[in-house]
Amino acid sequence: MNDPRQALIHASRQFYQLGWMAGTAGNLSAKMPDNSFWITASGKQKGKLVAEDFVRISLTGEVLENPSPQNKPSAETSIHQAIYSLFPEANACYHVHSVEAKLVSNFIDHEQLPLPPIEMLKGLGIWEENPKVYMPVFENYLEVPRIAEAIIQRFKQTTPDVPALLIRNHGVTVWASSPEATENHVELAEYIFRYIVAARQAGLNFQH
Ligand SMILES: CSC[C@@H](O)[C@@H](O)C(=O)COP(=O)(O)O
Ligand SMILES: [Zn+2]
Repeated sequence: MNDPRQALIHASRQFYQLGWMAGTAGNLSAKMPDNSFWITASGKQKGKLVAEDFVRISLTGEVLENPSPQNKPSAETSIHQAIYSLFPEANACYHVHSVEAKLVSNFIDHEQLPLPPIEMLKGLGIWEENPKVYMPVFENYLEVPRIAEAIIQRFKQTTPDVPALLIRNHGVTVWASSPEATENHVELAEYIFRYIVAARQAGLNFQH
């Protein structure tokens, strides 16, 4: 995979238009062949990113390339680092802030969100009949490295059912082997969140 910034700019514009990256919310990253990754610089308006709005970081967190001196890496870079260190097959990692993701994170008070047994789960790698799978949920600490550390500690013990995690009252983070697959994963995760909100409004209950 060569410079992924155009794919990140495209995804960001899509997510902005869908209301999932309102203002400066969310951050996107994708790896280069040398395992470094381009990540959105902090505080950029996500509807109009350009190639200079990214910083290239090593897997250990050093800034390797910064096209614009005032750029700082995303405040949530440590979460992307955690995902790349836990899942070497991940080549992109996207984090967005939808209304529905925040709502569903309040439907449970524990660490796992039960996912509805719907066909769309196949897109997240679940090929079972009536699957009983969960999305991991993490607390939204003010210090982002604390969230990253919680992710590392939990996922070192237990592999998540799906390549996605939810931060309570914050948003979803997904990963996959390419920017295109990661964009699909965001769309599927957000579809599932909308379904959960609609199911609740309709009085349906699918707790496992
Ligand atoms: C709109 S504020 C959101 C931020 O606090 C954060 O959660 C976020 O997703 C974007 O942070 P950023 O540093 O621009 O990557
Ligand atoms: Zn965020």
